[in-house]
Amino acid sequence: MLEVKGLKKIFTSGFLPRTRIKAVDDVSFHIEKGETLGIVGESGSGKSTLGQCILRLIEPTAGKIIFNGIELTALDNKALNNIRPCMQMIFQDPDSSLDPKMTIGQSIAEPLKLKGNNREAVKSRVLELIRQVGLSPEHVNRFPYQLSGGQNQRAVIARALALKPVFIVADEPTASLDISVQAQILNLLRHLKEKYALTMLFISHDLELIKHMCDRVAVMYRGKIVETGKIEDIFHSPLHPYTQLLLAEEADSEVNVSEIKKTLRTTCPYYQECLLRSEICLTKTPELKELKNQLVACHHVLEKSTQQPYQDRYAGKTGVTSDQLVA
Ligand SMILES: Nc1ncnc2c1ncn2[C@@H]1O[C@H](COP(=O)(O)OP(=O)(O)OP(=O)(O)O)[C@@H](O)[C@H]1O
Repeated sequence: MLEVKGLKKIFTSGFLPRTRIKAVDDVSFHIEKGETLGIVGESGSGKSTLGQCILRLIEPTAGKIIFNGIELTALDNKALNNIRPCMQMIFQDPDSSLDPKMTIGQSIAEPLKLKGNNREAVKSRVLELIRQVGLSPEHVNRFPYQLSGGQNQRAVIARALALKPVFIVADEPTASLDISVQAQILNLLRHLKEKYALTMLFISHDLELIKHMCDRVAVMYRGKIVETGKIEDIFHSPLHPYTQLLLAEEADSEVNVSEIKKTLRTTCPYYQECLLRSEICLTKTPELKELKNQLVACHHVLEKSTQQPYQDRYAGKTGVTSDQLVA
């Protein structure tokens, strides 16, 4: 369904000196039809940029995106607009996704009208979508400020589904909602995904959400994928030291992984924080390679055949016992 090859996005800003930020750095992966791939990583690791590059809401600097056999990165705007209805994005904040001057019904109707549907067809489809996302007809004529955050996010989902997409990028779709509403929206997404056999890229910094929503996960660090594999494999036996630390952080909230020291750039993006680093990490960029059931980019993990279980390695650092981590 979707193949991403060597994707890069470099942002430049300022004058003399110009700053270059490698937000996405040579990322490759695929997503099968009907599958949900999670992208996890801390703030600034490039998750949102990756999601937006895939839909070409941001132009990638290099690389290829192939969707159902069509190379999106080679399309002009007209051809891209023809394909856009098949691919939709759900953003984190429903308030900035919905036009405050439009009613919920008008927002959901907008893509249908742009596609040339007549008035009656638009009206009945809007009502159908409203029902599918768990809103009621009385919400159609309300403005976003007259609904709760969760209801607005339901409306955003309804609009995203209006043109019957097959691929959805959901970028932290519950991050701005109350905890009590988050589960409802996640369950709605899961239900709709199954009902319409949607393929999904699900972006989150929260491993628990990724576990709940995804079939596979790719772990991003400083613009690169450092490890990818099935949910059960990554959660049971993470190979990359950064994945291990993320999981250890989940087990012990006192470890703050996001305290990243930002200065040193080396060949391995995780070098500065890594407990296992050595000479080779400074001289040779680790590439994603197959090990056990995962793909992992770490010289140490790949070169050492016998691994100390990650729980033991991190137990000292996090102050919890390996038994607690396994539990
Ligand atoms: N338009 C832009 N111009 C310059 N730099 C940008 C731009 N957008 C993002 N960046 C930078 O690119 C890097 C990746 O940002 P991105 O928003 O993709 O990360 P993220 O993992 O989604 O973070 P978060 O979880 O906080 O949303 C960051 O260093 C960010 O500051």
